[in-house]
Amino acid sequence: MEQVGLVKPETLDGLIKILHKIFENDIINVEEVQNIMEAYASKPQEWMKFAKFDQYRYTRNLVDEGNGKFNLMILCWGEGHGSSIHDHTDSHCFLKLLQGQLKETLFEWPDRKAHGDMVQKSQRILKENQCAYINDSIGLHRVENVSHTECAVSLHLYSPPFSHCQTFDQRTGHRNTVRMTFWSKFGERTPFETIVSQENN
Ligand SMILES: N[C@@H](CS(=O)O)C(=O)O
Ligand SMILES: [Fe+2]
Repeated sequence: MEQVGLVKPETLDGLIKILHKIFENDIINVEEVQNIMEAYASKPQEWMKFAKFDQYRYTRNLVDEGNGKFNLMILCWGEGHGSSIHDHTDSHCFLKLLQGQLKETLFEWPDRKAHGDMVQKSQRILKENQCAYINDSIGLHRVENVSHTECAVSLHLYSPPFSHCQTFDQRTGHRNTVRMTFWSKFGERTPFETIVSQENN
């Protein structure tokens, strides 16, 4: 497949421009997107305006709507913050570390009839500038900032965009559908009225 993006993005804006170009095509080369996102060397001054933290849980901050093809967002993880175990609603999920580290634990999909502990497949530490990838055929994951002293910031690309996902109880495998909300959009705090629930974190 032809790759538009073998150039190294020099800035976050440059990366976004390249992503727009790549996603004009309906067929996505996962490795190409992963390589491009990894090639961007994180510079805090470029993403600082999107990085808004909450004391209690990780926040999701919308950066770009990708012409309807993808959502690009910055997630801010305080010390000890983590997600539930969840799926990605049949979308591609790219996750790049902009600052700090995150632990990703991969799980198998639970059998709808089984009731025991969920099966853990693997675990890894994602380091600054690394870009991970997951989709529902790979499995489910939990992402955590296990540090007690450092916060973490990550850049996520979801394609196609989605607003709901399923969360899973590690002990029973039981699932719930939850709505995912934005703490801010384009650098502006989301008005309080529109926040109904934020249950994945
Ligand atoms: N997929 C999660 C974040 S993750 O790092 O698992 C979300 O979009 O909130
Ligand atoms: Fe996720």
